[in-house]
Amino acid sequence: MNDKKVVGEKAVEYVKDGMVVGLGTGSTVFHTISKLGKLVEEGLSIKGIPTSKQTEKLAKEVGIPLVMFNEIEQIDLAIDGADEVDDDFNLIKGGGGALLREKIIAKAAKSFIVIADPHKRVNKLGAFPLPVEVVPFGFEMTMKHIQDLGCSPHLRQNNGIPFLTDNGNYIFDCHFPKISQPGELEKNLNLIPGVVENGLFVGMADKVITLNREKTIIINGRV
Ligand SMILES: O=C(CO)[C@H](O)[C@H](O)COP(=O)(O)O
Repeated sequence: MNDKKVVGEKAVEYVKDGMVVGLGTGSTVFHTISKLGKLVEEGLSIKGIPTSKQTEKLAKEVGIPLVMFNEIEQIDLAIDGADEVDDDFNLIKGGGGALLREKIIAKAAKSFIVIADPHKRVNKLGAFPLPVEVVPFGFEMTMKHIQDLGCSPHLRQNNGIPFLTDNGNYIFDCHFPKISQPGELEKNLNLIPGVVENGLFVGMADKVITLNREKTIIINGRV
């Protein structure tokens, strides 16, 4: 049984005809997007708005019509994966480096559904290093300020070359000990000059679709 496929495809049930759908990034939402592509082929009429270039490519491949922000009034629903989900549905995201566009789209959506295989569920956030997107200019200084908040940041690299986000920025993966006040940390990180956004999504998820130990689908939500 592929846990990511099960939760990813379950989320499709919330997509209705005529909706504008925020399409997340990663290997879980891959299954959502692939299934949506099949439904579009069978006549479902939706428009997608992608959270990354990678997702844009996938959505085009599977035949989901895409829109830009200037063409829409609102996003009805956003569906995305997560790297960690705590008991209050707060998230760490950005393992794939798409956290900024993901947060813009989740914030703009009337409803935000998170799909998470059981390994993503935690009591408290922090085992997964928190991704923080920073502008390249002066990143060495930005790093020191992030460090002052109590973590050890590592510049994300591929073969010794800094990883670049779709926005042309760098990512620091920040090892904090357990994150007990995610809302405060989210705000404090974003107050640092040079920080563009961080991967804490606090109070944003409306529903979390996951699996329990028996591999039954569990849907928890605020609404
Ligand atoms: O935040 C993300 C990308 O920036 C992803 O949603 C997160 O990394 C989960 O990915 P996956 O579904 O592949 O486990």
